[in-house]
Amino acid sequence: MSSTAAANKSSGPVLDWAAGHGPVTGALSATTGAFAVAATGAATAMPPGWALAVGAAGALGHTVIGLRVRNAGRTLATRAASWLVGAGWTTWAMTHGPLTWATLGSLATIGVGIGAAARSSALYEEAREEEAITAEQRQIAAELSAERRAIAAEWVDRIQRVCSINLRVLGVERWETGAGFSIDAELPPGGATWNKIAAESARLSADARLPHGCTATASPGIDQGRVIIDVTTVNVLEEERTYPTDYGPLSLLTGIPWGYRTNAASILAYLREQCALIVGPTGSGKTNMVHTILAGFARAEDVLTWVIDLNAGSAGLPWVLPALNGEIKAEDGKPVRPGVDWLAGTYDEAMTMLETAVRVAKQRKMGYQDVLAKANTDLLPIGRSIPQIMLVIDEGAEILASPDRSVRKLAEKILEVVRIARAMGIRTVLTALGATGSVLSNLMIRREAKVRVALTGGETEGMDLGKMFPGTRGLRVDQAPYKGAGFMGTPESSAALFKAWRILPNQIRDIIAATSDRHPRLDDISAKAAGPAYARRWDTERTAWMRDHNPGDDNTDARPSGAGSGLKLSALTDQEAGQVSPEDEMLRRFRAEIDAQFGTAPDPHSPAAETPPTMGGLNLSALRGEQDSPAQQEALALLLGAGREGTGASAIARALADARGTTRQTVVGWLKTWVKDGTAVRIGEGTKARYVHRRHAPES
Ligand SMILES: Nc1ncnc2c1ncn2[C@@H]1O[C@H](COP(=O)(O)OP(=O)(O)OP(=O)(O)O)[C@@H](O)[C@H]1O
Repeated sequence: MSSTAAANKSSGPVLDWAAGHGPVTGALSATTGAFAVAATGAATAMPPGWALAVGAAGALGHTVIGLRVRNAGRTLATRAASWLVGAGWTTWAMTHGPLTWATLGSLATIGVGIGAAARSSALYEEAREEEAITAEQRQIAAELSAERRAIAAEWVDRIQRVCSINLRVLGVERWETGAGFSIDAELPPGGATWNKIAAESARLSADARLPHGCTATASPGIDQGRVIIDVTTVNVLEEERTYPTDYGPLSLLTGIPWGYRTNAASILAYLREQCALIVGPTGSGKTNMVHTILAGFARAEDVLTWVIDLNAGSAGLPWVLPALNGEIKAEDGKPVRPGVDWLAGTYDEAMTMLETAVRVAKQRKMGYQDVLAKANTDLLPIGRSIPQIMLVIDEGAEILASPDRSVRKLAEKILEVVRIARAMGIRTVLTALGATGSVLSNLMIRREAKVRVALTGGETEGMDLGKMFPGTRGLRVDQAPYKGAGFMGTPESSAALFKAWRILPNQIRDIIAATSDRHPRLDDISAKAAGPAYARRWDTERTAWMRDHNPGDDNTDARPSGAGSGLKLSALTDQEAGQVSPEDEMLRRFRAEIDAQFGTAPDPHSPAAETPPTMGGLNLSALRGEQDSPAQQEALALLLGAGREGTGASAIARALADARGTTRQTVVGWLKTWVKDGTAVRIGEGTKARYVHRRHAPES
C-alpha cells in the first residue's frame, strides 16, 4: 500500500480511469478540464498536439476500464468519443485562443452534448443490468419449476404404479430445513382417499429409494379430495441433536416439546386431558426420553411433577440430588428447588404419592365447584395458581401388568388416578419396557393415554406398532434404527417417525437452576388434601433411599466429609459432622434452603440451634415439615409468633383472609393436622381452646 503511494507520488498526478461520473459531473469535469488545459496551454505556448495526445490516452484508458467492467459497446464509444471531441476542441482553442465567444460557445455546446450522451449511455447501462438480473431470475425460476415439475411427474408416476391412483399435482414445496419436500395433489374422481396412499408409505419409500429413516407419508389435504405427501430426503434422525438450550417458560396448555420429526420440526405433547404412554426396550433411549419429558415439565409454569421410579430412581434422582445436595445455586446465589416436586423411589412412598393424588383430585372436585361454575366448565382451569400435577411413572406399565399382589395395589391406584383425575388436572405419563400388549388391553389406558411414543432404537422384538398406533399403517420398526428415535403419535399429530433430543446431565443441572423460581406451588385446596404426606415428602426417613441408591455410593454409612460421589455433606462443619447423622444433616440442609427463601431463623432441631433464636424471622425449619402453600406457611408463622399465649383458627383466618382468602374452616383443618403430627398443642377447651406451637408449649 505504502509502496504504491510512493510510486504514485513520484510519477505525478494519478489518473483514475475507473473513477465514476454521472452525466452532469462527467460533462462538467470534461469541459472544465478541457478549458483549463486550453487556457494554460495558450498562456504557456504549449504545443497544441499535446492536447490531442492526452485526449487519445484518455479515450484509450476509459475504453480499457470499460471493457474490464463489461460496459456495453455503446457506453465505451460514448466515453471514447467524449475524450476525443474534448481533445480536438482543446487543440483548436489553444491555436485560436480559448477566450473568444466562438471557442467558449462551442465548449458549452460540447459540454451539453457530452452530458446528454453520457446520460443516455447510463440509462442504457442500467436497463442492460436490469435485463441481465431478470434473465438470471427467469432462469433460476425456470430451473426451480423444472425441478418441481420433475418431482411432480416422478411422484405422479410412482403413485400410479404403487397405489394405482392417478393424482394431479397442484404444488410442490421444498422445506426450508432442506430435509425434504411436500406435494399437494388432487385425488382422482371415483372415491380414492388419502388413506390409500398413506397405507402404502413403506412401498412408496422403497420405490423412491429413500435413504433409511426417510419416508413418504400421506395426510389429508385441504379437503377430502386432496392429499399432502411429505417426503423426507435427508435423515435427520441419524444425527444426535442435544436438547435446545433455550430453557424459557412453557405451558402445559400450549404444548410441551418432546422431540423432533423427520422434517426437523418440534413435536409437542398436549397433556391437559391426555395421559401418555412411552414404550422403549432397554437401551432404546427411554431414560433419556424421560429426562427430556421432565425437562419440559420443569420449564412449564403450570406443572408440578411427581415421579415414581421404583428402579433405583435413575429417572428422578438427577432432578433432585443436585438441588438437595446444594451443588447448584441460582444466579443470585440462592439455593434452588429440585426440578421435580416429589420423587418416590420405594413402594411405600409411591403408594403415599398415589393416595395423595387421589385425595387431591377429590378435594379439587369439591373445593373448586365455584371456580368451575364461574368459568362455566367441568375442566378445572389449570394455571400457575392451580397447577396440573403430572405423575411420571417409570416402568409404570410393568406395574400395571404385574401379577404380584402388593404391586397390584399400586396398579389399582394408578388406574384410579387415570380414571378420576382428568378434569381435576392430574395426568400420568407411563413408561414401559415392552409390556404393551397387556397394558394396551386395558380400556382405561387405551382411552386416556393417546399421546404415545414407541422408541425402537433398532430393537424389533416385541414392538407392536399396530397396537400402539391403531389405524396407522406403514410404520416399520427398521425405519428408526437409532437410539432415542422411534414413532410418536398424539391426537393432534398422527403417528410418524420422531427422535427425542439427547439431554446431558449438565443440561439437567442447568434446567434445575434456570427453572427453580418458575415452579408453581400446590394450591391451598390441594395442599390441604395432600396434608403432611405431601408437606413432609423431603423428610429424612422418606428420602433415605435416595442416599442408599445414590450411584457410586457403595458405602451407605455416614460420610460426613462428603468424600466420594454419594450425597455430599461438605457443608457440614467439623463439629456438626461429629454429632449429626447424615440423614438429619440432609434434612437440615434442605430446610435451611426453605428458610433461606422464606425466613431467617435457625433450625431448633439442629444441635447448633438449641439456644432460642435471636431473630424473629419466619422459621419454617422449626416446623419440621416443608409447607408448600404460602398461606399455610404464613399460618404456621402466626402460630409460632403467638408464642406461649397461642392463637386460634379465627384469629389466623382473619389475618390471612384479605391477602390469601383463607377461610376459618381451612385453618381449622391445618391446626388439626398440626396437633396430630405434634407441630402444635391444643390448650384449653371450648371457647377457651387455643393452639400453641410446640416450641412454646408448656411442657417444652
Ligand atoms: N435421543 C438420543 N440421541 C442420541 N443418543 C441417544 C439418545 N437417547 C439415548 N441415546 C444413547 O443411548 C444410550 C442409552 O440411552 P438410555 O440410557 O436413555 O436408554 P434406556 O433405554 O433407558 O436404557 P437402559 O434401560 O439400559 O437404561 C445413551 O447413553 C446414549 O448414548
